[in-house]
Amino acid sequence: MPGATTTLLDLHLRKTLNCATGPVLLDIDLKIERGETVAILGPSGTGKTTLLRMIAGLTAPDDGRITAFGKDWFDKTQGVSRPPRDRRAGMVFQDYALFPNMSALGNVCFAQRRGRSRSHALALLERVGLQALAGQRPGQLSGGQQQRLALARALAAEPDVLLLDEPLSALDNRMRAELQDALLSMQQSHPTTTLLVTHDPAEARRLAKRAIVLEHGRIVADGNPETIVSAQLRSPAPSCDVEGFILRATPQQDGSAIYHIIGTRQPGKALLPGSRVTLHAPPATPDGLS
Ligand SMILES: Nc1ncnc2c1ncn2[C@@H]1O[C@H](COP(=O)(O)OP(=O)(O)OP(=O)(O)O)[C@@H](O)[C@H]1O
Repeated sequence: MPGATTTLLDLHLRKTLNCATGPVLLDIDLKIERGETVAILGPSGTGKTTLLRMIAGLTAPDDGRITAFGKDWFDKTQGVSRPPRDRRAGMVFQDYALFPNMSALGNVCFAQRRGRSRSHALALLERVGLQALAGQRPGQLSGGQQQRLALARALAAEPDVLLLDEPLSALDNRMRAELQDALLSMQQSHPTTTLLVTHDPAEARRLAKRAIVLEHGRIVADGNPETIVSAQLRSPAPSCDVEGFILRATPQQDGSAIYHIIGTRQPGKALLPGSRVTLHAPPATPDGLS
């Protein structure tokens, strides 16, 4: 349509966050195009979840405006704040927020648009590998299964904007790769504007064509995920030797690995995504034990 805007979301948002270190102003100006998938990267506690919650209408901004499809979802000066149900934004939370007394199928059916059939809901469960567990309640599912159910439920509502807050974090590698495939193929067949919070650079590169990095409440980088992740890895973020025990090593698709470490010594420096660390194996003892 001539003159039609391709901008789906136009965000100008301010909110003072009560962080452990004191108040931090979350100050976001961002335009997102229709059908775009944007990965949101950044250190813990920098406002990524709060940004998604403000778009969904679950957290009130202190000031600013959210325009979607040219309509105001929020406008502080005009006193406009549409409730979450009127925003057509589907959100997958870190804590899943499933209905505990409904079966997996019930959760998906409840979220579906009027007129959608039970078999449509079953097809969604199949897409996330849960068809055999359709009759189970969330409490009977593992964390990863609940995460997949939360994703199916968000998709069932056929939202205009999909807000994913680390939606694949509780999954093992194989399931994570499968769901990434499913998300990619869904994006190809039904492009849905998506904001994806992730701590996994490989996931950002795989699922998104654009990434933003939030630091101290502000967007400090915006562009191609490949370029942004490489720049982060090259940046002089705090580096230090790490001392402790590796609890878990999770190989990543790009050949790297995520290490979960306990008892680390971080002399005066906070580790951030992009930090360089040096792991030293302790010297072997004379009897070969370490
Ligand atoms: N409604 C609110 N009002 C004020 N501060 C808030 C509000 N909600 C969250 N915060 C604070 O904002 C900070 C950022 O939280 P948020 O969950 O958005 O960060 P995050 O970047 O998503 O972190 P993580 O990567 O660990 O999930 C936290 O210190 C939190 O306590």
